[in-house]
Amino acid sequence: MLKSELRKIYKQKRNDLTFEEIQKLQENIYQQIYDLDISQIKTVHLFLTLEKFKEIDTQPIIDYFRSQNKRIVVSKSDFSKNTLTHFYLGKDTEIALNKYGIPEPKNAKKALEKALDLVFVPLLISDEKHYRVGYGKGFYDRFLANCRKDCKKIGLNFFKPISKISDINEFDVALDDVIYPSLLLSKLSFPT
Ligand SMILES: Nc1nc2c(c(=O)[nH]1)N(C=O)[C@@H](CNc1ccc(C(=O)N[C@@H](CCC(=O)O)C(=O)O)cc1)CN2
Ligand SMILES: Nc1ncnc2c1ncn2[C@@H]1O[C@H](COP(=O)(O)OP(=O)(O)OP(=O)(O)O)[C@@H](O)[C@H]1O
Repeated sequence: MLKSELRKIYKQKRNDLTFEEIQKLQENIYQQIYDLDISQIKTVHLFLTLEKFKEIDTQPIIDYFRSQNKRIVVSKSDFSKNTLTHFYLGKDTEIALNKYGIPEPKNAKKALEKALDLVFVPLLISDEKHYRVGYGKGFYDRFLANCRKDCKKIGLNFFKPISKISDINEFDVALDDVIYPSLLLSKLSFPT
């Protein structure tokens, strides 16, 4: 299927998730992250949750990496060039929402892409080769192209990868892996 079709379908699928479903799916994803071997990781990049699109809450992941004494990097978006600039997230870094509702750091120290050992990547859907579809502005393709070759790029998603995204182009960067819940929504049972 085409990126444009997939974008529409998976925006809708995510929007249809209930709060309780998201809680369960998130817990499963967090557990998989806590099981990663991060002994070689010093600096990790995370996206800050865009709540209006029901993205995974990355705060528990940030807290976890901080508790493991890792340096956290987050970005600011430039929507005129569709590029990201990066900043160390300190304990005292102030966060404010930009006009698209994306939380962004204020008054923080700049970070270089080459300093990143691990990047968690937001996405709508991925395929079996770990290519991804995002919101369609190419922010992450531009960003990931500047990361080191040995920087691990891991996608996070509530949905299982599809077999193939048909219109992959030369700018698309394949991820190293995608973490998605290892449980089926239909098998979820909720306490009454
Ligand atoms: N948390 C988070 N941060 C991120 C991303 C992401 O996927 N998640 N992005 C990943 O690349 C970039 C932001 N990409 C975005 C692209 C479009 C819209 C958005 O609000 N689109 C409107 C239409 C806006 C317009 O085109 O004028 C919409 O879809 O309704 C938001 C973020 C960089 N930061
Ligand atoms: N490194 C780059 N240089 C120039 N153009 C690029 C680059 N990377 C991506 N693009 C262009 O950006 C546009 C959006 O790309 P694409 O549809 O793959 O976005 P996406 O991965 O879904 O979105 P995002 O990365 O913002 O979540 C495409 O027209 C693509 O050709």
